[in-house]
Amino acid sequence: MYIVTAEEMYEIDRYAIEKGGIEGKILMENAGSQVAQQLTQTFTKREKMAVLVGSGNNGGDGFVIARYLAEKGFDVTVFQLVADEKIKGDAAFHKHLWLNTSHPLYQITEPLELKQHLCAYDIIIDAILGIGVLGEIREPIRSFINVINQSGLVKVAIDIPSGLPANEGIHVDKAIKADLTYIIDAPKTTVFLEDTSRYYGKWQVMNIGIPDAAHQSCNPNHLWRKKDVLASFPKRDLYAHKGSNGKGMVIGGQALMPGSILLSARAALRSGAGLITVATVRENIPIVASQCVEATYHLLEGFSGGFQSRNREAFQQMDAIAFGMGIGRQNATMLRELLESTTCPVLIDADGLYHWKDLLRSQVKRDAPTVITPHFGEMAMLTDRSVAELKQNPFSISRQFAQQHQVYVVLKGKNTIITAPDGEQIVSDQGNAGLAKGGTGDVLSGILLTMLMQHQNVLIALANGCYLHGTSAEYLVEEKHSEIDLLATDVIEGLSQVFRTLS
Ligand SMILES: NC(=O)C1=CN([C@@H]2O[C@H](COP(=O)(O)OP(=O)(O)OC[C@H]3O[C@@H](n4cnc5c(N)ncnc54)[C@H](O)[C@@H]3O)[C@@H](O)[C@H]2O)[C@H](O)CC1
Ligand SMILES: [K+]
Repeated sequence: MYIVTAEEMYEIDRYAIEKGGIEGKILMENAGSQVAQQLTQTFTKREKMAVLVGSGNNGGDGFVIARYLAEKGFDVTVFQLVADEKIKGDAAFHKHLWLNTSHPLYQITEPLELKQHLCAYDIIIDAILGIGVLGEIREPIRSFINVINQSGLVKVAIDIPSGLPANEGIHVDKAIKADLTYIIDAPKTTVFLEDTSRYYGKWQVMNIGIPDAAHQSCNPNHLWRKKDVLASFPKRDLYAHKGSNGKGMVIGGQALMPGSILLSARAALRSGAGLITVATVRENIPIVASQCVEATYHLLEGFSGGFQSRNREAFQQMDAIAFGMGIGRQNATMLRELLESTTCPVLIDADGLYHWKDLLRSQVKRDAPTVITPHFGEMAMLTDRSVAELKQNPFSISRQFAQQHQVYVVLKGKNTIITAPDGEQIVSDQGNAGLAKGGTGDVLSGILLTMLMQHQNVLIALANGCYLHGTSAEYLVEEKHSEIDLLATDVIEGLSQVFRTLS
């Protein structure tokens, strides 16, 4: 599935119309009929529906929806919230078809008038503003939105809740707080931001027959779904041996932090790694080894004095390495040597990100892929921005940072944004609030490590890993646990069920 900005959606539309030969009127017909079909399955004929239309093509969708609902025998009324002359083009065409049905059309100019009318209805279909909204919401639409939000009725938005911008980085001035949004063709960027996602309520995407070539013409971001994982997940060879499933290493764990490295190692093994070596300090080895007997161990002696040649030899045998879980904030020299002496992917997480930030000021000689996996706080530290700024612009800040430093960025959150050094982006929206706990990041690092060992395409490996992590939490909360009691160790055990659905 694609994720689009407003500009990309218009470009996709233009391509579908000009090169695909589908008329705009037909796209509008498809959009309206698809939404109406969903509405007839979700609501009953006992519920009275008020379709509120604005001046643009979003309003045009509203006229089509109303026509289909009326044809199916639903009790539906259209309220036009703008002057007649403002309705033009395809929207005017579909308004004409609505008028031909001889059902009523009320034109409303005053907010109080709308309020009085709405008392007689159960459901509001919001087709006032779509992705064409610009700047501050003007009167009287502004007051209409207030009336709608205060109505207490069920609010169903078409494409986007009216007033909400489609793109990130725009302050939300005034917008409808929908219970449900039927998104036309592809989710818009604001579906995935903390502050704006709440306006959508539940959402569902309507396919309106836009050819895939139209989407590919503007190379939009992707939302990673099970079908993408199924299409890209490496198949196990019948004659596979531990060597062919990849060798990986987790480096971390100070004396007082054995848990992080243990979680990463166990998660990497549960994700199908052939061999995992835990590189940690002497005090941790007996603790970690007692709970992870499948791993081998490497004594990290270079902690206080930099890197030793026996460390370097061990690192060079690996297919991928994860660094930083529970490692503490000192000794940045080790990371530089690790990055410069290895040709496999290196993933940097947790305290390792603080070491890496120190390296940003100097040149690190490295050709192989580097992956960083910050949460919002760590990304704010790395980019010298506030968390608030980052939450408003996570896509553009991640992209700019990944391109500038030529790294893969996994920005962890409810919606995890994965960015490649060339700017390509994938969102993983799996998971739940049960993951908002200590240790789940260490588990993700372990899963990603194994994915990196087994897939040539780093971006896809990372997207698959995020899917596994989030889906494990979803299954566990559906069947066994709750978001309250779910622990990072449970997420490791839940992986078995996710893998069974992939084979
Ligand atoms: N995606 C598709 O393939 C299709 C989408 N459809 C629908 O079309 C809208 C986008 O239509 P557009 O006409 O470009 O924009 P709007 O409907 O949002 O209307 C713009 C209109 O609104 C007024 N306006 C803009 N800003 C403000 C403001 N701040 N305050 C008050 N009023 C404002 C102004 O008059 C503008 O001209 C998309 O979302 C889909 O719903 C097609 O139906 C099918 C194909
Ligand atoms: K809308």
